[in-house]
Amino acid sequence: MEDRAVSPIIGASTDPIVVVIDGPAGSGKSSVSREAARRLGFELLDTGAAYRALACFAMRMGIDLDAADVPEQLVPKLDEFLEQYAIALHPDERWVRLGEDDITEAIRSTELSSKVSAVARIPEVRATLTELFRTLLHDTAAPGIIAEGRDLTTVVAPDAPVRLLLTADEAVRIQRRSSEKAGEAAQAVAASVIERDRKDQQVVDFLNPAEGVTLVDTTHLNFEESVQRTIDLIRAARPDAPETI
Ligand SMILES: Nc1ncnc2c1ncn2[C@@H]1O[C@H](COP(=O)(O)OP(=O)(O)OP(=O)(O)O)[C@@H](O)[C@H]1O
Ligand SMILES: Nc1ccn([C@@H]2O[C@H](COP(=O)(O)O)[C@@H](O)[C@H]2O)c(=O)n1
Repeated sequence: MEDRAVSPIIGASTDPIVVVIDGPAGSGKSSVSREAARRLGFELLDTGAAYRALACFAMRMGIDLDAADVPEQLVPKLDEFLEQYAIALHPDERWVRLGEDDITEAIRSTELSSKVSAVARIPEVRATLTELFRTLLHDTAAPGIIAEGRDLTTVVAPDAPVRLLLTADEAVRIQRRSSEKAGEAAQAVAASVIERDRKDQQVVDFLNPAEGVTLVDTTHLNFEESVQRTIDLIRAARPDAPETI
């Protein structure tokens, strides 16, 4: 990615509206954020895709993500990764690339999902990707941008005007994920959601809302209700948000 200057996100009314959403696996962050962004005419930044793409990049370089020396092997390659990484920010587009390679589907595999936490726990990786996300948020050309992940409300953009923690009971999240992965054994899907959350929780707290962060529990909300609640909260914080389409 092109190297651009980073400056703090400021919530003044003439600035693009920055919305950040965190939450555990399967809580609906990506799908709800995408639909809310689509309706508001905002951009969408899927931050998990960058961590997934980096895990994919590491595996392609022959780095064993189960080994103890992952930081020593991967950190010197971060600039090379940034040069190759690209992601769609328009909510109607859905692609992730490493150079010329489209890795949109590859980064969603069960194997890669089980390895990504090994990359995400490296402090230098988090610092590098945080800078990248701040730059993308700052440089948005849309009236607003919704970014979703694990540490957006607390680390990447703690000063964003709209900060939400989207969650749902674990059993509900597993059920939602299982419905998507119809070909996979329900127990394996459940184990993968639980294990990834357990590892990710060691690095960042995305189960408890930080001060000023609004909790949105979607356990008893359907998808449409979750999207509407998200848009209502954005509008409550920023009445100047565009009309939905
Ligand atoms: N409120 C809801 N009611 C029913 N299904 C939902 C709801 N929100 C999301 N879903 C569905 O749950 C599944 C998981 O959602 P999604 O992929 O957006 O979660 P996520 O939080 O981004 O997960 P991950 O962090 O693992 O990428 C999707 O199939 C989505 O359509
Ligand atoms: N802000 C973030 C976003 C993601 N991660 C790590 O990436 C993994 C994949 O995220 P998805 O949202 O695509 O499921 C996730 O399990 C985390 O390890 C992160 O650390 N911080």
